[in-house]
Amino acid sequence: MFNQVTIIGTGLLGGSLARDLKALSLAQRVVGVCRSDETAKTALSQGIVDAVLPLHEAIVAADLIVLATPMQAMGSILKQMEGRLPKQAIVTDVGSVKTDLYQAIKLQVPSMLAQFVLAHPIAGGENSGVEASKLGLFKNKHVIITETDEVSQAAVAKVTQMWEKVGAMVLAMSLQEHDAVFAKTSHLPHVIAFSLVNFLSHQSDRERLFDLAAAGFYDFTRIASSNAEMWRDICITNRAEVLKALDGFSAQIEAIRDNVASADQAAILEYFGSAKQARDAGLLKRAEALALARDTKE
Ligand SMILES: NC(=O)c1ccc[n+]([C@@H]2O[C@H](COP(=O)([O-])OP(=O)(O)OC[C@H]3O[C@@H](n4cnc5c(N)ncnc54)[C@H](O)[C@@H]3O)[C@@H](O)[C@H]2O)c1
Ligand SMILES: O=C(O)C(=O)C[C@]1(C(=O)O)C=C[C@@H](O)C=C1
Repeated sequence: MFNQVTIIGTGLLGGSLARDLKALSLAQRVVGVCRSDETAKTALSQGIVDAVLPLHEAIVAADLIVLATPMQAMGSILKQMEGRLPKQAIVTDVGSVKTDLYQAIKLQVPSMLAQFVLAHPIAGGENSGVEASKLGLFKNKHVIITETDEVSQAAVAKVTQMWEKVGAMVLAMSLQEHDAVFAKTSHLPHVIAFSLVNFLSHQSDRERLFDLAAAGFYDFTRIASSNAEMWRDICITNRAEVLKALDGFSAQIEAIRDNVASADQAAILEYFGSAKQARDAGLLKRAEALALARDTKE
């Protein structure tokens, strides 16, 4: 499918894509661009990539270039690629925020817009780095492609085909809808999980609290083990939507706080009951239907 795919940032997402591309023979050669020597060594010794090269050398012969670094590193990478991009190359990314990246491309390297397919796999986990990468990470997961006015349809088709070949289901969305949706479903829950862990860890009896924490706390806070740099970058680059989501959530916390403060039994019951109903009949039912649809596709 590709002669050479260059992956800039061979961490959880980039490393996992590299593994799939090689395992499924979708690229004759996978080249990595790594920030640290340690990552480069692991990526090479585990056969995740065929070569590790400096950025300028890595992109010369690429027909697909994938940006898989934290969001705020992408701007300087774009600048370094300016004027050096091979004509035939498609560029894509796996970043969690789309409008900010689109604006950066438009501002810094508008000539790249036709070649750039903005994409976001809704797959990952709380562990980061090349060691956490794995085969099949994207199987049965959504990948959102946020099409722009400028992008070539042939490039979109090629990137769509790649994600489908690694088992993902591709959906199209506008940049704005993407950032608003994932601020609520992904960015907000991560901020809340980080805050909850900090709330406990700032208590004087934190050791006792952590010793006694039960399954509910572990379930709720798994994602607070996620990479701090990645989540800083997401909050900064999707600031407006993250703030809206935080404000909406704060209003919910205020509401339940008032109900508890006034010992309003009916209101508390209604508050918890409606959330349970929404999760069981809404969220879980949809997840089951989606899983069924995925199974029948296989
Ligand atoms: N982790 C998830 O669950 C998840 C899911 C979907 C999308 N994403 C997005 O994917 C991207 C990568 O996330 P990840 O979880 O793979 O992170 P990661 O920390 O596992 O990997 C990022 C890699 O990029 C490298 N890097 C950083 N700056 C670089 C630079 N200038 N040049 C080359 N390499 C550089 C890091 O050393 C690291 O190896 C982020 O933009 C993130 O928002 C993450
Ligand atoms: O599964 C997880 O742990 C994740 O955090 C993955 C997750 C999410 O579901 O919020 C995180 C960030 C993304 O951009 C997409 C997916």
